[in-house]
Amino acid sequence: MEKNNQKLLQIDELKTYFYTLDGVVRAVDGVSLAIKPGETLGLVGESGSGKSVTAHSVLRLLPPKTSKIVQGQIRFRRRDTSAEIDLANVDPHGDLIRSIRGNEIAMIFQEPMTSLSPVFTVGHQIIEAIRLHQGSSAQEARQKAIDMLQAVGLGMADQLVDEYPHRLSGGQRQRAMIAMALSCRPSLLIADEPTTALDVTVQAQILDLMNSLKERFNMAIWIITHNLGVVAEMADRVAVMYMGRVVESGDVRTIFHQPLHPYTVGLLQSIPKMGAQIKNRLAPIPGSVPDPFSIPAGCAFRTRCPAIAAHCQAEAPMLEVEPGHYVRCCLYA
Ligand SMILES: Nc1ncnc2c1ncn2[C@@H]1O[C@H](COP(=O)(O)OP(=O)(O)OP(=O)(O)O)[C@@H](O)[C@H]1O
Repeated sequence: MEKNNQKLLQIDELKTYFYTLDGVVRAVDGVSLAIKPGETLGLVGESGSGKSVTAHSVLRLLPPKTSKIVQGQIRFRRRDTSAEIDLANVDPHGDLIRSIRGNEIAMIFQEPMTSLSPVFTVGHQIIEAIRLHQGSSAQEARQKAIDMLQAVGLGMADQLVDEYPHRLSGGQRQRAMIAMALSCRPSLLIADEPTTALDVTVQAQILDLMNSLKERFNMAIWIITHNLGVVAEMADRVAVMYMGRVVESGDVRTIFHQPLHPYTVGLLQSIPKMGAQIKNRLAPIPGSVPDPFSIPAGCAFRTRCPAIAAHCQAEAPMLEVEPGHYVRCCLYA
């Protein structure tokens, strides 16, 4: 993979496994990806491909007793000092990760109530985050919280600051969660299916909001989704994941217009197209995702691949087929 000191986050050959009663789940099995300051990376793939576990590995949010980062590096550049640290090697309960999580790297989720507590006002929660990480006085933190609620497009922010989350609509709650996430000015926002639960109009508003906040606060966004429409709307670069690995990555135009991996091609063919005949509209990828306890040897996609060949039984390396366009497929090896 490309090596460059200017990366904000660089994950190299990360392996994160779960140890269950039924066996080992190799949820993340050699993932490499990088995010530059200020860019948006879209990470796509079917359910169970390991997208969320990759993000949770970065923030060290995994269950300590049943999971382990068994290999790899997660290098992150600190906001104030530009020093690089390896998050794969920090104490998951220590002060260092706490000073990064929710501060330099913030995360938003599909369901806002994952981060908003129902028992405190919206303002109280944002103020606490600001005071914890920035050491502001109560008065300053309250004003910053109001400013942030305004910045995410919530009207009457000075009243809303004292409301409980259940008094807000779904779209307002999503905005409040974004306000909380951005209140400490993170250099990286991880958004895990941030709009999946919202109706299409609100979804578009939230994506627009994230795009404008990214410019305003000069942060990078890592958006995790199975919705390629969201990726087309948001991402500068795209990484496609299948069974715990990145199988293709490149800039968004290349991935949409010249996909190389048969899995990426299949994902793109499964998006409804405007104006296409109904009967030709959707071409779902045949077969189903393999059982996580029995991932095929060699290329994990070979059991579903239309281009299957004998040499797919061997593992394909990740190759840079043109500058910045990487693919892990025997067809190109
Ligand atoms: N706590 C856990 N214990 C055991 N296995 C887990 C745990 N969390 C996730 N997994 C497994 O890890 C694999 C990757 O899951 P992950 O949630 O990262 O997928 P995903 O690509 O984010 O999917 P989705 O889009 O559905 O969220 C799956 O096989 C999942 O069952």
